[in-house]
Amino acid sequence: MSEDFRPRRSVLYMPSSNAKALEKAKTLPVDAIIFDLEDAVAPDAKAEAREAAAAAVRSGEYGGRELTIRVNGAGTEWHEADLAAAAAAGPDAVVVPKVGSAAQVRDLADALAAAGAPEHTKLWAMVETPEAIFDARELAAASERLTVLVLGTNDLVKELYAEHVPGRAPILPSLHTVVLAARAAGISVVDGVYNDVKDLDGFLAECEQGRQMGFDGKTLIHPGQVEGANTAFAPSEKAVEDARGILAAWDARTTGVVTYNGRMVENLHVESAQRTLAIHDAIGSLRA
Ligand SMILES: CC(C)(COP(=O)(O)OP(=O)(O)OC[C@H]1O[C@@H](n2cnc3c(N)ncnc32)[C@H](O)[C@@H]1OP(=O)(O)O)[C@@H](O)C(=O)NCCC(=O)NCCSC(=O)C[C@H](O)C(=O)O
Ligand SMILES: [Mg+2]
Repeated sequence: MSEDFRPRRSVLYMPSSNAKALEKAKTLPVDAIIFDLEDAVAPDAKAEAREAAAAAVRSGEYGGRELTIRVNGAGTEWHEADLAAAAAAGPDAVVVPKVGSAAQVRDLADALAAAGAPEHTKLWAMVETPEAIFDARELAAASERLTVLVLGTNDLVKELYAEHVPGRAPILPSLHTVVLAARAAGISVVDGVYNDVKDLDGFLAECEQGRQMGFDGKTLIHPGQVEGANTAFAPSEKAVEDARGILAAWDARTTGVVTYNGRMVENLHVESAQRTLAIHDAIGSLRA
């Protein structure tokens, strides 16, 4: 199992048909961008959005941000042209919505290779249907090209006939299942969006919950959500200080178990502390 510490605290969607948003994103401290061709783009704007997304990826104007293109789903009239254009542009990843099975992941990886996508163009699968939740473990491990699972909580709530409520009780089993699947496969996992762009408190509570559950970050829909996600999904100063303290206590040990601030420290805590510091360093080197 390999782990990739590329920070994905803030993953911002934007309609690729929105020239203002494409421009604005160059100035935002987001870890990743999803140039959307799917839900945020009207049918009559799909072709223009496809060209704009490919041009944005090729522009070299987005600094070190991870750039991805969300294509329309398999089976739609736009899917093949989207995939071909994305493969040719060579973003960091192609995001595919409503992926339903491990077999579909393999088909998508084959299709990207057949379209000539460069090796560095990975596949991100959106998990947002009951089928995908039930197949999550196999789906997450289906291809080396698949590096990230992205929750689509709007579609999931719709498919379940559930409701969006504070605390997200109706979808917690699904969220946990997807985090488990990603961790078992050693890949990243990013939480769904918070729809009310004016409710910062509700958004921050959901970020906190997502981090506690193990998500690497959150998908976002508005610039006002970026800072909160970056803070929530970065190790806090206290977490970094504790991680350093744990490693120092461990290095100075004379037995197999030591304590740090009165708490037991074993090898597993040392591994967690090393991971915290690796994430902290990766975030630090983003804007260095
Ligand atoms: C939600 C919005 C429609 C709100 O837009 P708007 O009214 O323009 O917001 P503001 O006036 O507050 O915008 C201020 C400035 O910020 C820019 N902006 C806004 N949104 C973005 C963005 N996403 N990326 C970059 N820049 C953005 C505005 O242009 C203003 O710029 P300036 O005037 O120069 O200061 C809008 O935020 C929006 O369209 N958001 C994205 C919606 C989207 O992508 N939806 C699809 C993805 S969500 C999804 O599908 C999830 C999943 O599949 C599921 O099932 O859950
Ligand atoms: Mg969706």
